[in-house]
Amino acid sequence: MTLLVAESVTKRLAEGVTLVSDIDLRVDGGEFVAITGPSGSGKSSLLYLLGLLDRPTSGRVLLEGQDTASLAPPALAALRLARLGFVFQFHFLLPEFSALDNVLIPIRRRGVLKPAEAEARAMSLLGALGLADDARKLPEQLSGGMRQRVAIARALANDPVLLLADEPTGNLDTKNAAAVFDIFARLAQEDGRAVLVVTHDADLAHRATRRVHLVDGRIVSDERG
Ligand SMILES: Nc1ncnc2c1ncn2[C@@H]1O[C@H](COP(=O)(O)OP(=O)(O)OP(=O)(O)O)[C@@H](O)[C@H]1O
Repeated sequence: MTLLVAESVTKRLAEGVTLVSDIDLRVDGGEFVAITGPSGSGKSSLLYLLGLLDRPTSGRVLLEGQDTASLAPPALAALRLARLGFVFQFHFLLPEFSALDNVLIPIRRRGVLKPAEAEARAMSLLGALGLADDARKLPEQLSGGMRQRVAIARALANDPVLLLADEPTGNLDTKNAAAVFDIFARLAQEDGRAVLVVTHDADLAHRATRRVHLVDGRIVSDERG
């Protein structure tokens, strides 16, 4: 099933700088897509556009068939909270909250689950990421790899159809980076989500099922396998 469509997406800044040009992309559930390219090629800009954190100056982005161009900021925020999950290079966990409470924040903000259900869901996500015994710990008590796994659990809190990650392994060693990519592969394959990951690491990109390569803000290759 097609989850995400970008049609001729272009982003230009007022100063005449073009971040991405004429991006056409279709992503199905179950795909694990690495967005690769040299520094400054527009990878993060494209991820922000596809993640509805930024709007194109022309072209459009459809999520689950819905054209997002006409949505006002509150509707876009609600859509992101319900359907998308984000992971960044820095974990952005709240330092004074436990791993469990960090994962509970987006669940509570969405407000669909009762408190006991919310906690059970957060615990189950942490358990699936190998953190069952660490749920009550503060971020400072966890290793870098563990913190990033908490950030992934938080991104999954509301069961998103699309997970977007911007250099999520940039602060991790090789072993933890590979573990994060294995988690993404599993999330796409077993849960039918789409996972989009920006990386400049070619070895890690080969763990994805598809590689979209950008140069100067344009897709120059789109390779599966
Ligand atoms: N708000 C902005 N104003 C001016 N230039 C910008 C802005 N945002 C991005 N750029 C420039 O646009 C280009 C694309 O940036 P982007 O961060 O998307 O690339 P990237 O491929 O993710 O790079 P990196 O791998 O270094 O993170 C870069 O040359 C960047 O400096």
